[in-house]
Amino acid sequence: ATGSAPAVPIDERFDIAYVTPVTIGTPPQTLMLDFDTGSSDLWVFSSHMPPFQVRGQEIYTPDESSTARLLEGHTWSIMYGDGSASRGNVYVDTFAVGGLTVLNQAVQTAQQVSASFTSATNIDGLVGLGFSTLNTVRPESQLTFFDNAKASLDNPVFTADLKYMAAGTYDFGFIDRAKYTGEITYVPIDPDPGYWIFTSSGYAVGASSNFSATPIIGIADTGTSLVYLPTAVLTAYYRQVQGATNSRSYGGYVFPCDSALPSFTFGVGEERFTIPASYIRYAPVTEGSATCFGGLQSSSELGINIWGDVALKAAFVVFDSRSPPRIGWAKK
Ligand SMILES: CSC[C@H](NC(=O)[C@H](Cc1ccccc1)OC(=O)N1CCC(N)CC1)C(=O)N[C@@H](CC1CCCCC1)[C@@H](O)Cn1ccccc1=O
Repeated sequence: ATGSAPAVPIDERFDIAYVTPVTIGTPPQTLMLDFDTGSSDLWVFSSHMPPFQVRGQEIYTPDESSTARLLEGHTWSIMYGDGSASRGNVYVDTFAVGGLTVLNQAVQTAQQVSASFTSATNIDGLVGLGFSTLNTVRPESQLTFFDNAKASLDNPVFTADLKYMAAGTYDFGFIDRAKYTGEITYVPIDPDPGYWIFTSSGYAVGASSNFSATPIIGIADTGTSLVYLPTAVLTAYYRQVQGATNSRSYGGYVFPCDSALPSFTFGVGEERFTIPASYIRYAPVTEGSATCFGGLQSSSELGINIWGDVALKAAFVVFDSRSPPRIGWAKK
């Protein structure tokens, strides 16, 4: 089996996050979920939440699904890197995305979500695409939809073709030759503790002229908007940007929106990928401001480097969960 589904930006002005239509239950209930390679819980806004915590999101109502079954005594609770959080109980139901159907998928129904989820009106929940070891359901942790689907997939892979201010695609079970050019460069993944961790071979500010071959260990994370890298890399980049400052009040590097920005190149093995300046001129700090927030930010508070959507948009990425798992990057 194979599947293919769109990854649609939730905001038409900046790529804050991407959502993908899925159906849950019988008859099918359609929700738009954020597919996140940085986590491994499939959770949804649900009829079990206090109504004031729902602000326009679609909800899953298990009582209206003839195939829903409560997973007695199971609960979950998750906190993300940006401090957002959610928790609730667990059902098993039919889950479908892009033509792929998984029977008896653990669907984690929210009973409480943090304010940032309530205000993210276009995200109805998440689909974790990390390794199932990260799943927070207790007393028995649950498998991701990808792990449940894997045996029936033509190949144990999924690919991300995210796009700048446009809908991209997540493919499951196959690698679409039409979505990339040249060859795919694969590098090993460390599946412990459960993210898609790989080592980039280095970086260059601007095109790959002055490439600095320093290994950068980081995660490929579709659920994170920006790129978070070591301070040394950030200062090397923003040194080239007129008026750039690391603003405590805005919580990161900002610069005048009309400043000239260099591109940013990162290495995967011998291959070089360039993030265009337009992706790094991320967004005005507030509506209409002449100060822009950078798409490259410091990872020093996170303790982990993150190649988020700003980097993933610059490539076609293969998440290959054969043994040993690996990640592939190709130009497009
Ligand atoms: C550097 S971890 C920060 C990152 N959250 C972001 O990237 C949010 C995404 C977002 C988008 C729309 C509405 C609300 C939030 O967006 C910003 O934080 N932005 C964008 C807007 C900018 N102006 C400021 C910076 C993050 O926790 N991701 C997790 C998945 C997210 C959670 C929030 C909802 C969307 C999916 C996750 O993969 C991060 N993870 C990765 C590894 C280990 C643990 C962990 O937890």
